[in-house]
Amino acid sequence: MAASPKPAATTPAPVKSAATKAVTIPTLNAHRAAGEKITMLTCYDASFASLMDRCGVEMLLIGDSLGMVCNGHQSTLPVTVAEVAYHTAAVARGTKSALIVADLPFGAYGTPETAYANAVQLMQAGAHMVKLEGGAWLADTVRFLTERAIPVCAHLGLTPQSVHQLGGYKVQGKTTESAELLKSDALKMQAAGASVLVLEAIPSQLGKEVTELLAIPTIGIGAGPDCSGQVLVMHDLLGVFPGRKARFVKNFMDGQTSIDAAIAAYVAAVKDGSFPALEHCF
Ligand SMILES: Nc1nc(=O)c2c([nH]1)NC[C@@H]1CN(c3ccc(C(=O)N[C@@H](CCC(=O)O)C(=O)O)cc3)CN21
Ligand SMILES: CC(C)C(=O)C(=O)O
Ligand SMILES: [Mg+2]
Repeated sequence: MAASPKPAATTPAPVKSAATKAVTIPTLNAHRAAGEKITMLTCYDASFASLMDRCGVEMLLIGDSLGMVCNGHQSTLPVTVAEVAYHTAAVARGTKSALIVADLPFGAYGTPETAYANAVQLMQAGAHMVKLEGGAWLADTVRFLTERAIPVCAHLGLTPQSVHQLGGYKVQGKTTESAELLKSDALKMQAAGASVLVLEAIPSQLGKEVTELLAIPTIGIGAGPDCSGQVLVMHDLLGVFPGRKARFVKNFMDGQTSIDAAIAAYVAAVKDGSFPALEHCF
């Protein structure tokens, strides 16, 4: 039997199109709960921000990778808070929906107080969340920020700001001990109030285990297909970074005739689980 037609509402409900609805922390949690993969890309300017936003990329990261991909440095260490803030403001002007995450660069979060002062700069530039690299030693800092209304994304595994301590950009968490330490760090970040966790260059099995261990969404870059979402550096996705290509990188321009199509293909591949494939994983 056909249902009787609904009576016309006197006040129509506002139309919320996917393109204009803001992505928030509850959105990310709902995606995780529903098993819908979260899409994230790095972004450094307003034009690309607008394009990514229209393609439905849910999170835009003003990564300190900007020092390497925009400015040609050999590492992320020379990047300053002022530089990240400048690019964050540009990205914020270009977006309508995406959740904007800004990296706290090297040297910007040595104490909870300095982390707070620098995170305020990034939030006032337009970030909705800040990201910092490291585990247990940062628990007090993460608590300090989240208690003061600054959402935090933690970053574990290959933490590029520690490149000189790690001895290069190497896969992390390969031994039982280092895998257990990473899990304990992940739990500490969550307990301290982190809303999201980025996992970089770790074995897929560890990415899966950390994701299952936590309640917050995980975003992987070389951390396997079982994270709650994926992130890539936009220059890698477009095949324009001249440096050495990490295993987790896929050039989404292959087979495409426009940047829009490449970004749309990335979003589709993350959503349908075809990226990352085995060849992109450790
Ligand atoms: N363009 C760009 N893409 C990135 O992903 C990125 C940056 N820049 N700059 C900051 C860091 C540096 N990153 C890197 C750089 C290289 C590898 C890399 O080549 N890794 C080896 C692992 C070798 C091993 O331990 O087995 C690989 O084969 O992928 C990984 C991450 C990630 N971040
Ligand atoms: C690689 C991502 C996660 C990052 O931190 C950056 O782009 O700086
Ligand atoms: Mg970074």
